[in-house]
Amino acid sequence: MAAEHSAATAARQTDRPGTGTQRLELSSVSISFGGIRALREVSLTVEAGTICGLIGPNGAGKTTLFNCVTGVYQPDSGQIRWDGVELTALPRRQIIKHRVARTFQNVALFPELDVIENVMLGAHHRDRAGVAAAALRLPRFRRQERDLRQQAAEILGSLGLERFAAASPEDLTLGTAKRVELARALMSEPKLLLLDEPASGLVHSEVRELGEVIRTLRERYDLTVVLVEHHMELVMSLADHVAVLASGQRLAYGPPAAVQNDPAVIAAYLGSAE
Ligand SMILES: Nc1ncnc2c1ncn2[C@@H]1O[C@H](COP(=O)(O)OP(=O)(O)OP(=O)(O)O)[C@@H](O)[C@H]1O
Repeated sequence: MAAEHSAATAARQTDRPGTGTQRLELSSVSISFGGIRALREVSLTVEAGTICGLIGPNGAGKTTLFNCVTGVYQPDSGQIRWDGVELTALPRRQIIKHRVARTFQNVALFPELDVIENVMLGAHHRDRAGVAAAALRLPRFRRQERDLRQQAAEILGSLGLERFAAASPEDLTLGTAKRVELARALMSEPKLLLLDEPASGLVHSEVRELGEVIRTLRERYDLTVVLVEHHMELVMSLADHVAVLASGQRLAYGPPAAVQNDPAVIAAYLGSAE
């Protein structure tokens, strides 16, 4: 009886989405736009709790890869699995529910909302009280709003941003605005966080701080992170592994030092600089 019970439990756990290891696995992912082959049979595994740097010259396919993982684009072929779940066929909203979040290259905060309200928006997919309740300002909506506000305040605190809670996004430096975006992404309670060029436009001291922030967040929220970045110092100091894309193909993958000295990688970068 006990054996039957444990077999049934094991079967349920295997069937239930989101109970695999929190590993991101891309296998042979390809996508083309007209004649442009943006990703060509890209395979990549990012282990749970690690930071993977994703680098490559402009147009290499890095953002496209993020767009495929988050359901913005459907790959033409190949599979993407996260936490034991096949993401490839899922709509974006479902993918967020599997605790995948991202930030974007360009900061997109709503200027008519203050900072904490912008952060609260990150929880929109768990809007249990619903729009109608919000319109009628029912008690359950007010309760949910209070809880979300408290959670947003905690996340702002973990990013050292509590003093900006009531500020307008228009009054923030780029470095602070980018951290607010990060806070908004964390509001969806992700386990996989995709960061698209978080250091672009930041001054040197902000980049150093950002590195520390990402490291701290990984520990605190138990995150697996993929970091697209052109800032080599940041990637090389932060990433456990680095993947290099060039013209849609995976050119190299390994520990930062090995990738940095890989002749194929050096050639790809020199080629793109010419
Ligand atoms: N929606 C689209 N329609 C047409 N072409 C696209 C689309 N999205 C991406 N591409 C093309 O796919 C290729 C890869 O673009 P992608 O933005 O993924 O590169 P990237 O590595 O992120 O570049 P960057 O470092 O400049 O941000 C480029 O040639 C780009 O023009």
